[in-house]
Amino acid sequence: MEPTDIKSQSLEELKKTVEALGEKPFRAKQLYEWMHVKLAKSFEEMTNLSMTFRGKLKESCILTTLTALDVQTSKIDGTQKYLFALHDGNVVESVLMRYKHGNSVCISSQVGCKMGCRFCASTIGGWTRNLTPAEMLEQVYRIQETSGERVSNVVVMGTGEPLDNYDTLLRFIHMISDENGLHISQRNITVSTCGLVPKMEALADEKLQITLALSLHASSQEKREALMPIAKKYTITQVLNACRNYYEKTGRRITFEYALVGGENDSQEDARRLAQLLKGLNCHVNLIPVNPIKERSYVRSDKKVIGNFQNKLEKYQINVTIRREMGRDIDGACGQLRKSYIDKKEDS
Ligand SMILES: C[S@@+](CC[C@H](N)C(=O)[O-])C[C@H]1O[C@@H](n2cnc3c(N)ncnc32)[C@H](O)[C@@H]1O
Ligand code: SF4
Repeated sequence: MEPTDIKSQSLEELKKTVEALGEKPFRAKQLYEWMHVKLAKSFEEMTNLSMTFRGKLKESCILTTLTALDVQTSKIDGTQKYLFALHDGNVVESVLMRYKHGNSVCISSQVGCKMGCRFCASTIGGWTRNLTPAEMLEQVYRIQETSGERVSNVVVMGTGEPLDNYDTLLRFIHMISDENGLHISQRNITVSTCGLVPKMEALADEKLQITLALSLHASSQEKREALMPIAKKYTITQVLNACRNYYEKTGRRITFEYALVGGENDSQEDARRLAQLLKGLNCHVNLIPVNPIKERSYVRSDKKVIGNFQNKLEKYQINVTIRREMGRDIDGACGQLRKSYIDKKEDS
């Protein structure tokens, strides 16, 4: 029989597991607290549980724990990039960003990605597998434990398309915001998607208080298709309608991510078209100077072009900021730390 992945279980499910092992249901609360508040890495640490119970847990359950293989710390702003090993030899990366308002952790949702966006390092080796809820939680837990600092915000913006791992994502959101766990407010959780329309609609019906970020990156259907293959499946009109629907159902302002790629999507005409597209939508635009990756020839827009793009949007009363670059000295684009680890492994 497959061992039970208890760190992915809700408290209610854990009660049933505990009962099936012949223990009183209240033990589930203690076990849950060890895993999700005290962030225990082994059953041995759980000293208020009997040795017999711990023995039974060890025999029939797994306690998913990620191990940091590498941690890089920025000398500029203290940002840390973590490379974590999973139990099957795969690796994922996560980032800790320190802001005045608190610590934010960016986590991965999949090993690799199927979506094939042209500028993204995460998709170059394709998709390997989905992460489990425990593996998503553990990225936050280990970073909180290693840094010794409370994590107040979570962004699901690392490797992978979170809405392509939908049930796991939902479970993750419920568990990380659970008052019996780390209790991170849903308002402090952001999920970024390339635009899987049916899943965006399903998410709107969940009526969560999280922020939805849409990776838009283009101001026309044609340009979006050139950068993001998913745009062929769901058009820019469909994606924007799904955003409107999300706002109407949840009251949560949408964030649009727009990676500025020199000469591709950064003209004044692009900015004007983008403003037209977003007219009337309660939203915020995050301009991200693209992080060049060696496999592609895309380059970053000039500083001046970026400034002009921002000004144009502001002229149309669009809320816009240029994303502050965190950890510039510790390697660029998301997915690159994992990629360089895999490349090195293949070479050796
Ligand atoms: C890595 S994705 C993960 C979440 C989700 N799959 C998505 O596309 O929104 C997070 C964000 O990083 C952006 N991104 C990916 N590669 C980038 C690069 N080389 N430079 C700047 N932004 C990049 C994506 O477009 C997306 O907005
Ligand atoms: S940008 Fe997001 S959806 Fe696109 S390939 Fe990268 S991780 Fe996947």
